[in-house]
Amino acid sequence: MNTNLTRLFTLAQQPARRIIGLMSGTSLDGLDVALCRFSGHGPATQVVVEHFATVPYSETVRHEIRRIFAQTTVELQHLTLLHAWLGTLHADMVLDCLARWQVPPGEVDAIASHGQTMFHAPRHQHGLSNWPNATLQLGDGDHLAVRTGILTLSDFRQKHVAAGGQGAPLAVYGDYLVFSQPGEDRLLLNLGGIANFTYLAGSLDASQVFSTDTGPGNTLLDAFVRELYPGTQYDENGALAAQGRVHEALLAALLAHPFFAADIPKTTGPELFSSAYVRAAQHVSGSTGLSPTDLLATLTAFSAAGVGRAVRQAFGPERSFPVYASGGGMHNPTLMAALSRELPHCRFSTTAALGIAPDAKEAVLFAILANETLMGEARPLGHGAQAVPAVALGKISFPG
Ligand SMILES: Nc1ncnc2c1ncn2[C@@H]1O[C@H](COP(=O)(O)OP(=O)(O)OP(=O)(O)O)[C@@H](O)[C@H]1O
Ligand SMILES: CC(=O)N[C@H]1[C@@H]2OC[C@@H](O2)[C@@H](O)[C@@H]1O[C@H](C)C(=O)O
Repeated sequence: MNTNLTRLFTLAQQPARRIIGLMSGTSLDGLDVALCRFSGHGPATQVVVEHFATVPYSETVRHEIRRIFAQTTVELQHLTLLHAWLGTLHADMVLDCLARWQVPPGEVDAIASHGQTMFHAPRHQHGLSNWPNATLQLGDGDHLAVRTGILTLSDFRQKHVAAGGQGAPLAVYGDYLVFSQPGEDRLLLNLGGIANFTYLAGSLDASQVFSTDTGPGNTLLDAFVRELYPGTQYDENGALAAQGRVHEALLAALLAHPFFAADIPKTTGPELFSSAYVRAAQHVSGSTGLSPTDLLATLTAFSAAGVGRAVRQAFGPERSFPVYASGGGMHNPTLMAALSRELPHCRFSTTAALGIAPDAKEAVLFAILANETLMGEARPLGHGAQAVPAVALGKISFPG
């Protein structure tokens, strides 16, 4: 038997294992690296985050990604080069983290790598009849495996699409296993570049869970901060938006897109929610001369309104939930205050209250997906139109 298969067989029988989860999201702020220790799988999963770091992307890395990120026309050679380059870059970032944490690579059982989303194209967004849901993440898993010597699982979204999903959100699989709590219906809200939430039923009924994107989280805020305040990456602590006033007509124009009325679950990305989208809405609403702070105040309200709409769409206007937030947007008090106004019946805290640092949550999620693929079995989640594909996700790359 191929020795790689023997190793895999042995790994799948270990009572505990260490898996590194990697996530680099749509904000392009850096690579999140979470070294996790697992025991068990399925609903018995126990996960402890031993180390976590966000390795920032340099301006050069951001620039090279932005040359093709979320664009319909790109240089094919650059896309091809990025696949290998990002795989190697992520491998080096992992090795640097392990050196800093004084963990030998030989003591890590697997890497779970999301890769960098370059283009997300659910059918409802590309609108091309007879073409499928599709999504593309770059940063090749074989490069990670060979460079680090660690078994690598990667490219998690393709199986979801192949089995009938849109390729996202994947959070639902891990949220259900790790954050379900008997007796408490709860929402797990991630405020990344794009915002999404998972609903978990206190009955632990797997058929009730679902997750959906809600619209932009930070992506538009970041884009306009970069444009209006050169050299600044984001609206730190929401300070700029806090000085502005929401332009109600622009907000209404931003919310007029059919995405917000479409059935749940739905996914989206910066391909749709771009600067061009905002400019078109400004044109329609007669707000092209808006001051920078008023524009940021309106975009902050827009992100919160998207979450509010999706929650009301799913549960009606009155339902109250504990909401456990994660992702960079939870560091923005102006956004969090707008969310509290949108959902006055909800009580907001973060996943720290559930034992997982909120900045690490998405990287941990991919480690959980790898743990399931190695140890568990695919289980049905959701039902009807909100059914989640019952599949094991990720492609396996051997180091040799
Ligand atoms: N102190 C802060 N104040 C305001 N915003 C912040 C702060 N810290 C982080 N952010 C926001 O969070 C963003 C990064 O969030 P995160 O790392 O969750 O995104 P991501 O993982 O790239 O997104 P996605 O989940 O869509 O893939 C930053 O670009 C910024 O907009
Ligand atoms: C295609 C893609 O990369 N989507 C991301 C993005 O970032 C947030 C939101 O949009 C979510 O749908 C997804 O990531 C999380 C980790 C998910 O799949 O659950």
